[in-house]
Amino acid sequence: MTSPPAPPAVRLHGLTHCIDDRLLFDGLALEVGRGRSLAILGPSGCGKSTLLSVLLGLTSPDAGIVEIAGAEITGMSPSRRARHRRDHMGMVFQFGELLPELSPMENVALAGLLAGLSRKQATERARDLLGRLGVPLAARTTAQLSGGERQRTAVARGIVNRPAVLLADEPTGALDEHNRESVADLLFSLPAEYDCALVVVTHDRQVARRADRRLLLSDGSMLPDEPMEAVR
Ligand SMILES: Nc1ncnc2c1ncn2[C@@H]1O[C@H](COP(=O)(O)OP(=O)(O)OP(=O)(O)O)[C@@H](O)[C@H]1O
Repeated sequence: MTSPPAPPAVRLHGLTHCIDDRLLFDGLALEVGRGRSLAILGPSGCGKSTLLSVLLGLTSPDAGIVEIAGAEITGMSPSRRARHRRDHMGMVFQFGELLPELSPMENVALAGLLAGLSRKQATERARDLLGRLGVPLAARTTAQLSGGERQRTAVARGIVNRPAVLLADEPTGALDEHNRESVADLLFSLPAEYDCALVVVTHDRQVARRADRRLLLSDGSMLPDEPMEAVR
């Protein structure tokens, strides 16, 4: 007997949302499977960050279905949604959003502890991830790290709980060119290595080109982005 196919890590259907009478999403539909990556591009103000907020369950859409790891989050109570987010999702922000007075180890391990890992498990995972991502373990605070190292720490924190879905909002926007390339390479290697779905919002087509799929959000709709050749 064959088992039923796993549900997509992310599924949107009929997603509709207005802000101040402006239609940001006009019936969006989308699926992203585990092990796959998606880049979302679009002009400033088109709703990219709002879309991530909807996926995280922090913004409730006016209409439509949002499923994360096979469960519809739109109908969940706020506490259940928060637990589902913690158990199945990771997030990387543009400026890392780390706790600057904690060490990289503490920043990553804390995310594991909050999700229910034991102190030993959280510490081991944090040490292993940071070592693999090239972050100096001896740093006493994240203020001592370079911008690239800080963003790698943020990536480690995003995956420490082995999420089904990793979201990233302009994850390379604050980095110089060298770090932009290496953090982008790292991010887009994660779906294959950790079997998660990766959704990256970015203005940067050099970053987006690494994704399995690129969509352009504009005027409430999402369409395939132009091929790279056409935008040079
Ligand atoms: N909480 C809010 N209250 C009122 N308006 C909001 C709120 N959040 C977002 N908006 C508006 O919704 C629109 C979409 O914002 P959003 O941040 O999602 O766009 P974006 O595509 O991520 O933009 P950028 O690329 O500049 O970061 C913008 O016009 C913004 O001003």
